[in-house]
Amino acid sequence: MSSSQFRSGDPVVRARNLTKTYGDFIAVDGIDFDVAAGESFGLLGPNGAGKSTTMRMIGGTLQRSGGELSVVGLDPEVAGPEVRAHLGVIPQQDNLDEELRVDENIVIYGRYFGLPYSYLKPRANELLEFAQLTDKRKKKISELSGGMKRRLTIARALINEPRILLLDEPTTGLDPQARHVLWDRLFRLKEEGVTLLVTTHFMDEAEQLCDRLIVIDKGQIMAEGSPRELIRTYASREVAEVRFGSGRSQQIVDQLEGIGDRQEVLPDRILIYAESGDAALDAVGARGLNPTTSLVRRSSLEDVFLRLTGRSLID
Ligand SMILES: Nc1ncnc2c1ncn2[C@@H]1O[C@H](COP(=O)(O)OP(=O)(O)OP(=O)(O)O)[C@@H](O)[C@H]1O
Repeated sequence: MSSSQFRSGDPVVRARNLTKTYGDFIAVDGIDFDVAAGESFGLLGPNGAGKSTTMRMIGGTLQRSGGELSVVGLDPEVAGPEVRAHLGVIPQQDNLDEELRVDENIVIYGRYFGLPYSYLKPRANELLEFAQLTDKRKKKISELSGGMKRRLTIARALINEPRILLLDEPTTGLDPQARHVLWDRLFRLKEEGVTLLVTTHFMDEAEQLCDRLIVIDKGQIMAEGSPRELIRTYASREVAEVRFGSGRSQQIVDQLEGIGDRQEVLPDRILIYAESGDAALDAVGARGLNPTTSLVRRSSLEDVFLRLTGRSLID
């Protein structure tokens, strides 16, 4: 299919039985998904789940071993340059040119796309403004914080006005404030109609950023839906977390039986899933049990992942 046959409303990314093997090892195990134009789509899974591998196949920098993949109606392996013209790629590690100043990083990158200086100079200024780096324009890369480097990497990837951004673990290594600034910039792009594909192992990032996501583990899709749908399907509304210190025993686990909808016994605490966490704690107290610590919180995508795999997202 050529891009001229690509119709709006068609998925901008379409994967069918997408597979990547390294020798006998299956990194991506026959996954299917569609990403709609303007959507913010997430790949949520722990380290090694196959997220980056999937992104690199979409970006056309890694050959697939099997299945079908189309990006804006084109096969990235057949029409690499045409596909890449639609994409802004933000890799897991910033790969800024340390030899160049902040503004030069954007302009020189634009030259790779054959864009003229008359376009690049004003566009670089716009992008520096967008990335809140105008006052850092003449700084060396080594003088930027981690959050600033990430914003510059994103600004640089926007030079050719891509309609799709591939973001691999965009906020790993950033402090909470820097993450929020970055999320804010990504929301703005989404408002402008840019399609976002985001890999993350942070459940709060997936909840904040993604309209829809796939939960991946060991190269396979475990579940698909909006964060709210997934939480509704796989967890109850609230969770009571109780800790019993070093004295916890099977006897305590047995005594808790039947409280809430479901329970997860973790090495350091017991999670009680219930419509009301406070009511669950009352029930614990009514059975004569006194946890060392307890808290009630809303269920999250971390709970969804735990339910689906029996493991935590972050090991
Ligand atoms: N070139 C390679 N040769 C062999 N195995 C590889 C290669 N690249 C990746 N893998 C393996 O494929 C699996 C998926 O890796 P991938 O980088 O896609 O995971 P991920 O979900 O992105 O996790 P992370 O966030 O840690 O990068 C891992 O087990 C990884 O060790």
